[in-house]
Amino acid sequence: MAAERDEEPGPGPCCLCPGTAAGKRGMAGGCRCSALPAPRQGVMEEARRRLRQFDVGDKFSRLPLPRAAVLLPLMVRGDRLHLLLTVRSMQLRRSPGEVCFPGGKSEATDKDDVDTALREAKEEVGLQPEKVEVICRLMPGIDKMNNLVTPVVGFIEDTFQVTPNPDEVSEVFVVPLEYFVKPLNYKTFSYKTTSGYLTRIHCFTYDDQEHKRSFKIWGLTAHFAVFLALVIFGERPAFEVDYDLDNLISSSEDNFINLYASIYERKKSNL
Ligand SMILES: CC(C)(COP(=O)(O)O)[C@@H](O)C(=O)NCCC(=O)NCCSC(=O)CC(=O)O
Ligand SMILES: Nc1ncnc2c1ncn2[C@@H]1O[C@H](COP(=O)(O)O)[C@@H](OP(=O)(O)O)[C@H]1O
Ligand SMILES: [Mg+2]
Repeated sequence: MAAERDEEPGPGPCCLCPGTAAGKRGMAGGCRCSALPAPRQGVMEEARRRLRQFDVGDKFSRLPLPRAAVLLPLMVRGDRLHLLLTVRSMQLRRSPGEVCFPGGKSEATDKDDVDTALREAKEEVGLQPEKVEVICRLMPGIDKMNNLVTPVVGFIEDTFQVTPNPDEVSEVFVVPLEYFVKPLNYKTFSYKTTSGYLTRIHCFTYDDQEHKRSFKIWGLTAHFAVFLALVIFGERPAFEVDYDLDNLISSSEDNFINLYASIYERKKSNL
């Protein structure tokens, strides 16, 4: 899969380096931390480089849809990238028991989607915003309530001790990022949204050795995890995806625009 843009960003501060502008907004530059072992630095630096090519920034911030944001928390364990995920509490009105990323709806006090994702991650799993090295915002998705959901990607420390808020989160677990391109247990199905948009749903079952149990990751959450893995690994996955893998940036944007247009058209016809 060829990258469409290839700018080499300069190095910058890292959330893991004591004494640097740790985790500050917009400070997601290359890591200067000589304390980290070389393979780990390499993995993180390559991921940063690729992710920055896919940063959408504020591009979709003016679309007239209610907003939400999720944090895609990446960490390096044993020189491999992993993603942290949560299981929603059974008490929640919406999507109880489903696997999702830390996140939620935008509030009036949030400056932008990065603020929303970091605020929600703090509320839900006790992750302090300054412990996150924010890298980029990826192409948004639209959930079943027609919220525009922006995935914010950030590095967190692998030593992070979660404190799940039991009102919102019942479990927290981590999955190797490669699982979202080379899964052991995967199913897919087609789904037509209420606006008539035909989409592919990915459904992963992940057997977590640490928790001795299986988690089902599907729908919007799986959509974001797959896209993240495609961006970072630049490899063809073991299953079909709705992207042109040689033009991942433009095809992901086309998919989003088509989905958005289907909702917009339906809204107009209901007026
Ligand atoms: C981030 C949300 C969209 C809003 O957060 P909040 O409910 O206010 O805490 C969150 O609801 C979310 O991440 N939803 C997706 C959960 C998910 O992926 N469930 C699995 C399948 S159902 C699905 O993907 C369709 C959907 O929920 O829109
Ligand atoms: N029973 C419950 N206890 C605590 N919080 C709840 C809840 N039901 C919903 N919420 C939270 O209230 C907000 C709105 O929920 P809903 O969409 O179901 O109306 C969501 O927060 P966030 O968006 O901050 O994550 C959700 O997590
Ligand atoms: Mg939430």
